[in-house]
Amino acid sequence: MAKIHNLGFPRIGANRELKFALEHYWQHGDSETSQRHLHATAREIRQGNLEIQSALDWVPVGDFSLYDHVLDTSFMLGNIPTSVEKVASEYALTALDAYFLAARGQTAHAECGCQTQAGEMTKWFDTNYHYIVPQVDADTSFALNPSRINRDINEARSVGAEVKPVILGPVTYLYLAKGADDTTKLTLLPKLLPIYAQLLANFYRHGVEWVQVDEPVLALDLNREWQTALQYAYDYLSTSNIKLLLTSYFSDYGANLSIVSALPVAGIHVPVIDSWHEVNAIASTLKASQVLSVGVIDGRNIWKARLNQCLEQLIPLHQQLGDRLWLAPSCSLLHVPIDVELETHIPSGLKDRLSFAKQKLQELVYLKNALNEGRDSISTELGQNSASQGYEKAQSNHATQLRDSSLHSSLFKRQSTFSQRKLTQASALSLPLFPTTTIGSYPQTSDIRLTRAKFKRNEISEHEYILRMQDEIAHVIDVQEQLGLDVLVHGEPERNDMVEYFGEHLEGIAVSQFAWVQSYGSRCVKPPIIYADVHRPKPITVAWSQYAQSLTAKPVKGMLTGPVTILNWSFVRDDLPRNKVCEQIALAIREEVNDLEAANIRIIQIDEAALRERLPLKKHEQRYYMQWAVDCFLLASSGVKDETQIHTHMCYSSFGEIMEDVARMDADVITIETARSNMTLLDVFDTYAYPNDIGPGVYDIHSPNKVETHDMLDRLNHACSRIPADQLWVNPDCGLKTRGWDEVKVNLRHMVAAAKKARVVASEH
Ligand SMILES: CN1c2c(nc(N)[nH]c2=O)NC[C@@H]1CNc1ccc(C(=O)N[C@@H](CCC(=O)N[C@@H](CCC(=O)N[C@@H](CCC(=O)O)C(=O)O)C(=O)O)C(=O)O)cc1
Ligand SMILES: N[C@@H](CCS)C(=O)O
Ligand SMILES: [Zn+2]
Repeated sequence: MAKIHNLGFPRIGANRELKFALEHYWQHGDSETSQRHLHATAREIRQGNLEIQSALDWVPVGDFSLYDHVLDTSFMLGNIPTSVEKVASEYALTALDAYFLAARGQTAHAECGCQTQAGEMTKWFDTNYHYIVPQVDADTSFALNPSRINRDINEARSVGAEVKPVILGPVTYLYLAKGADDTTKLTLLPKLLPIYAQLLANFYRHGVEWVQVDEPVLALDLNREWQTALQYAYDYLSTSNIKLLLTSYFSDYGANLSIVSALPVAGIHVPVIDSWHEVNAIASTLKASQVLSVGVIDGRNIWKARLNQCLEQLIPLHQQLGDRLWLAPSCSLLHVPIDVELETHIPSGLKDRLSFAKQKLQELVYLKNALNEGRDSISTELGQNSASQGYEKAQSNHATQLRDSSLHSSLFKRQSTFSQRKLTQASALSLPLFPTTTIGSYPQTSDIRLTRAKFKRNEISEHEYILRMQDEIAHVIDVQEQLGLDVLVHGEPERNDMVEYFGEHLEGIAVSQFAWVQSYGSRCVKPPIIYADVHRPKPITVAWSQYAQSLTAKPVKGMLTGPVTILNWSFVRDDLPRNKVCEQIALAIREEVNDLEAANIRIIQIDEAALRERLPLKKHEQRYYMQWAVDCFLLASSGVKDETQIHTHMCYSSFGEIMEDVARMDADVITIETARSNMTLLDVFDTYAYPNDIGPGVYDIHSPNKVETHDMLDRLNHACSRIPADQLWVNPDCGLKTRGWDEVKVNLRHMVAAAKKARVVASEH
């Protein structure tokens, strides 16, 4: 009898209950009620998740997190940053507040004045989820604290669930850690493994049979040292009485396959994606006692599974393995929304094709029933499933496809070289040395969001909505003028999100009402759904930019999201290669860029925050991706005159290996995130002379902390030591939409002051 299980479930709640409880707690942390409310909300979400997953043979526990599962792992292993421990003991913080201090650099008790640097946050592999990076050094020691996961086991048991604790494996934990080189990190493994052994012993005492150990580094190209570390780790842990199910996701095992097949674990999970060959390879070498978990349901996209095709592959496997065949989503369902049934505005033809977390688990039930009881037992469901495929073909817009196929190479190139353009732009714009700017968004206050919500509910007219947004734009322009910034922005008040907004205005893309996916902590996004050919029916941003520019003599940047980012932060149709979908979006953005230029917008920023994010995890696939991704950016951005300055922006990118591709984008100015990672991203400029202008972020916008002028000046000086001063811009790491006005004004005042001091120093040399 085949069995079904899940690797992890979204934790934000179907109505983002966790988000609201967290933000309430952070604002009112001094009140016991808000803490009780936070814990009660979290418990309700966990219980709801257990209920949704009740048809599974094994339910994941320990996957729930108040902020981030990697940070939870650090706390469970007793690896808490020294600065956090120090502040926590000085101010006698509760465990909960120490946890949020590590995550956000601040506790809920603002008046206690305790703060530290927020934990560094980075992308979870190739997803739009961000984790808090563990910090280690040669002296790091570990001590087990399993209270959180024990609580979750007990809770799940009390409702009769068959539990399977989920933990992040020791090798991935160290691999992702920062603060030490690989050799040092590997010397920590012998110290870490006894803690994992204690954890497994703790599970055994709780009567646990199976534990899911996530080692997603197995999706990467691993060198010999890390492969050996995996062998060493799992040899060590094999003496425990617990059965380990080893999982990896987001890509196949590739060159790690033979290592994985030989590990002494009780079960192996294979994320199917395109790797049925790996499923069959592992099945053929599986020991008689081992289980094979097949990640047959796509945990990264929202299309219904092709159940008949899955069964073709699964039936022979089931005949071979019987109850040693387990079925699962390819990865944790953290990366998809919870329930498509909540959606009332998605056209029914499209909605029929969609499957969110809840529906994906139902698909597992269908597959299990078909395997255990025969296909006929689900003949109705199979018929409905087949009927819902193929909608996208009917939706294709032939005209766009024709246009795609005739792209000429001249569309991918600016008219002149960067050095020529730089001269032309210098005389057109007359900017000082170290020009100051911001990344685009200004605080999205609850007033702005409420106004948008009212407009969507038809409670205010479009005319009133526009007037209110214009008021906000006027305010944002005024603040920037007062602060003395050089290149202004309109502040993006009219945008719910930098990607969803464009999804709302482009044809071929649908947006949802409730399909939230966690991005980090309490922050969520609703990725648009690209289901047909994309095109732009009319200008999207031009009127807002024109309005903002009409209020000031300083240049206001036009603000667009780039094609690669729109693609990477959306759910994408699977009947067309991603590069072709991206080209369609690039053509639409190109039209917008050209219209902005025609409306006298002299600087246009095309954000490519997610360019690096979907870089394939395997090195041999990266070149091809970068080639078409950069081409799409060029297609979107190259249609302008020399004097129009093109900016781009990227956040959380580690640029090391993609610097030449970034240079090939040929943006006149790129702003990047560097402050949150303590300027370590700038190391690449020691060995690579980036040719165009660049603004390394001088302060981290993810933390509510205020930053002093001298700290920003230090960072600017650090940048100056690596990059010629006349190439440098001064800006924050990223947009300011998540921040409050008080912090924004203080920090930007300090930023402008830092730039002015740097100008004085430069003029003295
Ligand atoms: C820059 N980043 C982005 C990423 N991905 C994106 N798709 N967008 C990004 O900007 N990835 C990397 C980084 C960091 N990630 C994020 C992700 C999300 C946020 C963020 O601030 N999200 C908001 C939600 C934004 C949104 O869509 N808001 C809507 C709906 C607002 C709402 O809840 N309205 C209420 C009513 C209003 C009220 O009472 O307040 C309702 O409808 O009930 C909107 O503005 O209209 C979040 O809050 O999570 C930041 C960085
Ligand atoms: N222009 C966007 C970029 C975020 S990555 C913003 O400022 O929010
Ligand atoms: Zn950004």
